[in-house]
Amino acid sequence: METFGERLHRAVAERGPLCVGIDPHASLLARWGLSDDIAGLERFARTVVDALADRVAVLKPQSAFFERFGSRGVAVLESTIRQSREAGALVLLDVKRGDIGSTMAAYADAYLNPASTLCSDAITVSPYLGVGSLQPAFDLAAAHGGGVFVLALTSNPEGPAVQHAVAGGGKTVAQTVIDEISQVNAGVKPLGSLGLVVGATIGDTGHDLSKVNGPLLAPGLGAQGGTPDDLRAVFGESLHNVLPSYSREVLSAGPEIAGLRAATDRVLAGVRAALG
Ligand SMILES: O=c1ccn([C@@H]2O[C@H](COP(=O)(O)O)[C@@H](O)[C@H]2O)c(=O)[nH]1
Repeated sequence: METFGERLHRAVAERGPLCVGIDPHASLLARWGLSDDIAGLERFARTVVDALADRVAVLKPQSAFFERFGSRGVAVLESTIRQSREAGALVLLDVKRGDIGSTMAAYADAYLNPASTLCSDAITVSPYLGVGSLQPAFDLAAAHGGGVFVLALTSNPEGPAVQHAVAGGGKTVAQTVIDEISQVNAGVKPLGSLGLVVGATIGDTGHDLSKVNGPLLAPGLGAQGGTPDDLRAVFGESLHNVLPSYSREVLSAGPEIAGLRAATDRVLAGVRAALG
């Protein structure tokens, strides 16, 4: 069985280093001339999948915008995940779960067990109950060739108050998370299956990402103000493992498929130039 790290490495080699988020904000539904209801949600998500799932390496549905519509929204999320994967994109479900281990095991079952209708190639998780509490997700991901992206240095301005705090041992909370994930990925080729989320907006924080040996998801580009030129300051020598992620910057170019594709080509060219 191919690991997530292997599958991602191949997808990026074939399609380029880009993740596009599927974030059906109410404002985007309005901008696309769609109603803020289940029909609008379904149309929006289907259009993005039709436009991009056969060409971008990773699609990242943001679960919140689907959950907003209750069980019918979750049904649309299920079909979005399935259609995206069928068309060849890897699906990173941005769901940011995190809980005590026994509950985490149930979340892992929901999102990383192939028997689940929400099963994705990878998910985002929050480490604030301790990285060890995420072990059930790491285990299930490893068993089925899935991936897990752990929040480390998030793109929002509120993040540093928690993430830069110095923990026991004199390291920051973020560096503790980074180091624990680095240990699991150590020596794996071509890339470990545990990733980190590190915002493109954070600048040079002095955190050491050099030993992560896993994918570094970089949200915060475009609508949050981050640019490809910011990536070098944030990631330094780890640029080769960065997976830049755009949502609104691309989505606001819809609803025409040609517009979405042109915006994707534009941001991909920009990040390719920056990543070298
Ligand atoms: O640190 C983080 C972690 C996750 N996100 C998510 O990424 C997208 C960003 O959307 P844009 O429209 O490109 O700003 C969104 O789903 C966030 O929840 C993040 O922004 N920062």
